[in-house]
Amino acid sequence: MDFWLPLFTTFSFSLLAIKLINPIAIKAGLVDLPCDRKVHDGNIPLVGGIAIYLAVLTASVLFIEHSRDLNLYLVASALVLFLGALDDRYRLSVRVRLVAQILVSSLIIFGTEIYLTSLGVLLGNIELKLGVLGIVVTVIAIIAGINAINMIDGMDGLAGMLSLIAFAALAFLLSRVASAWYLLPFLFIASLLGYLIFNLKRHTSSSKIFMGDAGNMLIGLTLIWLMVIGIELKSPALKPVTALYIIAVPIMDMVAVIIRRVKEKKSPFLADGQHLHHLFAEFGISRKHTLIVISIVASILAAIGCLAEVYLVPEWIMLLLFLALFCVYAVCTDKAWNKIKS
Ligand SMILES: CC(=O)N[C@H]1[C@@H](OP(=O)(O)OP(=O)(O)OC/C=C(\C)CC/C=C(/C)CC/C=C(/C)CC/C=C(/C)CC/C=C(\C)CC/C=C(/C)CC/C=C(/C)CC/C=C(/C)CC/C=C(\C)CC/C=C(\C)CCC=C(C)C)O[C@H](CO)[C@@H](O)[C@@H]1O
Ligand SMILES: O=c1ccn([C@@H]2O[C@H](COP(=O)(O)O)[C@@H](O)[C@H]2O)c(=O)[nH]1
Ligand SMILES: [Mg+2]
Repeated sequence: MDFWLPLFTTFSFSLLAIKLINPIAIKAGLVDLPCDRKVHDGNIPLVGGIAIYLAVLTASVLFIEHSRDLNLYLVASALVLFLGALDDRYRLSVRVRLVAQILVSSLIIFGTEIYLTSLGVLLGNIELKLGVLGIVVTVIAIIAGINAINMIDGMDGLAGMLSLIAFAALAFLLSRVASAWYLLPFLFIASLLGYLIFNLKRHTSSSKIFMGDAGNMLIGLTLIWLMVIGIELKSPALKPVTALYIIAVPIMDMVAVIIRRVKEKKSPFLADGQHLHHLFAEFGISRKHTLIVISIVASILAAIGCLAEVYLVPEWIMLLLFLALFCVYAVCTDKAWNKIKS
C-alpha cells in the first residue's frame, strides 16, 4: 500500500505548522507555566496538538477520499481540540470538560450511527451483545480514552510515544482488512514524529513544545474512534478486547490511579503526582530511561494484541490475561508507592 507520500507530506506539514503557530501561541498566552505540580522549567508553548491536527487535516484533504463519516470525525476532533485549547489557556472546570466530552462523543455516535454493538465472545460461546446500551458504553470508552491519554501526558515524549505505538498497531490492523480508514493512523504517526522532534528538546531550548490537553484529547478521541470503527467493520479489524492491549499502559495507569484515589478517600478527578511516570521519577530513574522502558512495555502489549488477532486467540483468554496483567501492575505500583511514602 502506498503510504510513503502521505507520511512524508504530513510529517513536513507538522514541522511547518509547529514553526508557524509557535510565535502566535506565545503571544496568545497558550503556554505552560511552571508550578508545584509541574516538572518543567520555563514557559513552554502548548502548540503540539494544534499542529498535529492541522497537519492531519490538510493531509486528509489531499490523500483520503472524504465521506460523511470522515467529515463528522474531523468536526468532532476539531471540537475536542478547541475544548482542550480552551482548557490549556483558561483551565476549565471538570464538569464543563466532562459535559463537553459527552456532547462531542454523542455527536460522532449519532451522526455516524456507529457505536459498539458487542463486547465480544467472552463467556464460552456467548457473545456479550450490547444493543442500545452500546451507545452508553461507547461514550464511556471515548471519555476513558481521552482522559487516559491526558493523564499519561506528564513527561517529555511519553504521550507522544504511547500514542504513536497505538496508532502503529491500528495502522497494521486496519490495513489487514483494507479499511478506508487505514490511512488516518499513518497520518497521525507522521505528525507525531514531527511533534516528538520538538517535544524531546531540552527544557532550556526555545523551540521545545508540549501537545497540551488539546493534543492529548484529540489523540484520545481519535484512538478510541478508530478502535470503534475497526471493531464495527463488516469484516472486523479487531475485537473489543484487543483495544485494551493497544492502549494498555494509559488505561492501566488511569484505572490504578482512580482506585488509589478512591481508596485514599480523595476525588478521582483531582490531579496528583501518582501516575506511572511519577513513580519512575520517585525511584530516581531518568526521564530518558523511563520513556524507553514504558515504550518497550507498551510495544510488547500492543504486539501481543495484534498477534492475538492474527492467530485468532479466543477473546476470553485475552481478557483474562489482560485482567491478570492489570492486577500485577496495580499490586506492584501500590507496593512501590507505599514504600516511597513510608
Ligand atoms: C485528574 C487527573 O488525573 N489529572 C492528571 C492530568 O492532569 P491535567 O491537568 O492534564 O488534567 P486535570 O487534572 O485538569 O483533569 C482532567 C480530568 C478530568 C476532566 C476529569 C476526568 C477524570 C476521570 C478520572 C474520568 C475518567 C472517566 C472514565 C469514564 C473512566 C471510567 C473508569 C473505569 C474504571 C472504566 C474502565 C474503562 C473502560 C470503559 C474500559 C475500556 C476503555 C477503553 C478506552 C478501551 C478501549 C476502547 C474501545 C473502543 C473498545 C472496547 C470497549 C471496551 C469497553 C473494552 C472491552 C471490554 C471488555 C472486553 C470487558 C470489560 C473489561 C473491562 C471493563 C476492563 C477494565 C480495565 C481494566 C481493569 C484496566 O495529568 C497530569 C500529568 O500526568 C497528572 O499529574 C494529573 O494527575
Ligand atoms: O511532554 C510533556 C508533557 C507534560 N509535561 C509535564 O506534565 C505537566 C502536565 O500538565 P497538565 O497541566 O497536568 O496537563 C506539564 O505541565 C509538564 O510539567 C512534560 O514535562 N512534558
Ligand atoms: Mg494534561
